[in-house]
Amino acid sequence: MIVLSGMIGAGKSSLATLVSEHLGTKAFYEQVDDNPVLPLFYADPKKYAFLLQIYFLNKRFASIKQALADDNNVLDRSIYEDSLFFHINADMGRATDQEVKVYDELLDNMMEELPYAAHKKAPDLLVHLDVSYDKMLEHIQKRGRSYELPENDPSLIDYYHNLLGRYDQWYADYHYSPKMKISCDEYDFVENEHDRAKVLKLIDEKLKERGTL
Ligand SMILES: Nc1ncnc2c1ncn2[C@@H]1O[C@H](COP(=O)(O)OP(=O)(O)OP(=O)(O)O)[C@@H](O)[C@H]1O
Ligand SMILES: Nc1nc(=O)c2ncn([C@H]3C[C@H](O)[C@@H](CO)O3)c2[nH]1
Repeated sequence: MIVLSGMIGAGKSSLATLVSEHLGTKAFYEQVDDNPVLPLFYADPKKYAFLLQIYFLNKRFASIKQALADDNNVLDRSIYEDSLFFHINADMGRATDQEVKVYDELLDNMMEELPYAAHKKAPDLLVHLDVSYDKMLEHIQKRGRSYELPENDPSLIDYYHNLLGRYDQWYADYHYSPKMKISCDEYDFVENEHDRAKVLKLIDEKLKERGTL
């Protein structure tokens, strides 16, 4: 299983499609447009942060179990980032200490079940998409989900800076599998064919090193 990570709008879903098509495997996407809790969360984060987190955790767990069924399936966000998102929201006063405790214990408990689900626990490779604030905003604006647009809710600027500011440390601390970073400011794998080929080649090389290609 290949897992992608990175900020909102970095390009994970786009790259998940490209990589899975390239390898002839399946992509598993985060549930967004048909997620009933996401718009509630953006409208009232304090009220819905915990519910959204449980929603994502449940869906992510189901996707991981399916993705582990064959080699080199691609997951468009890691379960490890869900926890990062929640802790940042908690630090912003959107979850109580008790909610954080329940979430952390539930996550630990669920992670212990993963090896039994498919005899292995960690992804084969993490591909992290690094993105600047400006580039991320460009993507968010291009996609146009109204609840993600800072012009509709200026408090999102702080939220996005908080998330982005914690990702470097999150990536440095990630130790569950081999990992690699791709800069979305340097490589435009959506619109530029040459960049796309280069990014796919970098991922192929890493998978060969790992022995899974
Ligand atoms: N390199 C790129 N060049 C141009 N547009 C891009 C690029 N990468 C992503 N986009 C566009 O930015 C938007 C967000 O991309 P995508 O949905 O793949 O991001 P994501 O990381 O999966 O986001 P989220 O975390 O919110 O699910 C889409 O409209 C996509 O077409
Ligand atoms: N609060 C919160 N916790 C998560 O674990 C999480 N994972 C994704 N998201 C939000 C970001 C995008 O708007 C949208 C698509 O990634 O969903 C999250 N929000």
